Amino acid sequence: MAKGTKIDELNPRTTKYEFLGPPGAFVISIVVPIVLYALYFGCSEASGGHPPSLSLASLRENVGSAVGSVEWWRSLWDWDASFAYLGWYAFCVASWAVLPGKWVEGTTLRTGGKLKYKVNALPTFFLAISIALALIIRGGPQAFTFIYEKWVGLVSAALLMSLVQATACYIASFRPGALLALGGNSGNVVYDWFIGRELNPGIGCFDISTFNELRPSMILWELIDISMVCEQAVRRGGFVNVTASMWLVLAFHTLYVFDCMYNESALFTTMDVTTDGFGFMLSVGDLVWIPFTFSLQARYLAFCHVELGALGVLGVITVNALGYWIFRSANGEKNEFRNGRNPKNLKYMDTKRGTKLLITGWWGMCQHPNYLGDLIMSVAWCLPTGFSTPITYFYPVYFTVLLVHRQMRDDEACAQKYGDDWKKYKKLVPYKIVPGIY
Ligand SMILES: NC(=O)C1=CN([C@@H]2O[C@H](COP(=O)(O)OP(=O)(O)OC[C@H]3O[C@@H](n4cnc5c(N)ncnc54)[C@H](OP(=O)(O)O)[C@@H]3O)[C@@H](O)[C@H]2O)C=CC1
Ligand SMILES: CC(C)=CCC[C@@H](C)[C@H]1CC=C2C3=C(CC[C@@]21C)[C@@]1(C)CC[C@H](O)C(C)(C)[C@@H]1CC3
Repeated sequence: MAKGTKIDELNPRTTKYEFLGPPGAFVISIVVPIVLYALYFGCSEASGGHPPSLSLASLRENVGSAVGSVEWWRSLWDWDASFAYLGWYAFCVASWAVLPGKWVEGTTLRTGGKLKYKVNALPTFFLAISIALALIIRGGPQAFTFIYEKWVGLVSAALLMSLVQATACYIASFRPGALLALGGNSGNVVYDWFIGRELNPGIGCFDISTFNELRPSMILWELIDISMVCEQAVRRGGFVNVTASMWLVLAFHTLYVFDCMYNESALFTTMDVTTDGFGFMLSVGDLVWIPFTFSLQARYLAFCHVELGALGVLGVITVNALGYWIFRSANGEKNEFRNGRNPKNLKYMDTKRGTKLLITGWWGMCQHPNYLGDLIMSVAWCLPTGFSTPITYFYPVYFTVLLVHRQMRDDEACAQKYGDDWKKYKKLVPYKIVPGIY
């Protein structure tokens, strides 16, 4: 911290709301848990994967009768699932503490300091998968169908964990010396609790935000997928009878999670870490939204056994390969460039800020080519579920909304960072995500 700068000078009041301010934060905080349960009850074996019709009579019969009964509410909580989730979270923390990993510096904070992060998500991923596979090899697929069976209870446990963490971090942010997020210090309790008041909450060198964003979230997503494969294997008499559609969804998700673990350091420069506080948006996003909505296609295929055929398999693999190629090469170009390397001799523009902006290659085609690749992959993940229900296409719909909103937030951030140079860049690269379209 610059000499004489008081922490309060570094924590100015938030003057600008996002997400439609306190009302928006309140509504999202209520709607997200409702959507989480709705995606289960609307896409379950009982419903055959089909959402109930939205007619008033149907909603009154299907939803009203359930929500009105005490038994239904009791069914949302399961002590076995809660202890299992607590054990899972403890496993992630213990792995972070015990498994080897290099310490990497994050970006420079307003205090002038830098946080250090332990990079060992990949070993944690391998350890978790190894334990799951050992259980399956020892006990067969039925040894790992627990997650399928206890789904609702696990969602409730993860939801409670996200509420506890968001509230604990909010309360802790009032301690002296806490560095607050520039957008999370509005003074409105609901808004600051949702968006995150403290920038990088942690306990000692344990950073809660980056830990949650990769380990209990993305790796649990992978374990859920494996449990869905096991459930289908039990129903179909063994892994040899598991459908190609299920194997493809598992493979695509595994590639994405592995990529994220392998490129763990890329997380430390994202807006979620450098700008956003850790509040309910990120706690529920990390702990509940990622594992339990990103695995929707696998859960559907556990009870709806979609046969793709050779052409279908080829087509789906092609779409995912295209998406991953764009996603990986675009992120790779920027990450290399930001680390001082330019092996493709890409053209760039200098800026008053000092950091250069690529104007050829993927980042000369649009402002977020990585988003385009991610979106194409999100569609590829749904195609194996076929077209008999729209609900398994929830992810690309949600994801489009998230990434367009994220592009708008990043556009504002870059306008702040680069001033007129950002306007100049946008004249050179006018399209945001889809070249020629948006
Ligand atoms: N699966 C999911 O739910 C989600 C996935 N993602 C994925 O995470 C990845 C990262 O996305 P995100 O965190 O939004 O950040 P981005 O990777 O899009 O990076 C945006 C930052 O990159 C820098 N930048 C912008 N333009 C250029 C340029 N022309 N040349 C060099 N640097 C540039 C700027 O930062 P600066 O100049 O300060 O370095 C800008 O703030 C993406 O692949 C996205 O798809 C993201 C959110 C959710
Ligand atoms: C509906 C709701 C509660 C939304 C919250 C948003 C979160 C789900 C997303 C905000 C930013 C995210 C990132 C990833 C996953 C989704 C969330 C948490 C991410 C971990 C996915 C993998 C990427 O490689 C990434 C590490 C760059 C990325 C970081 C941002």
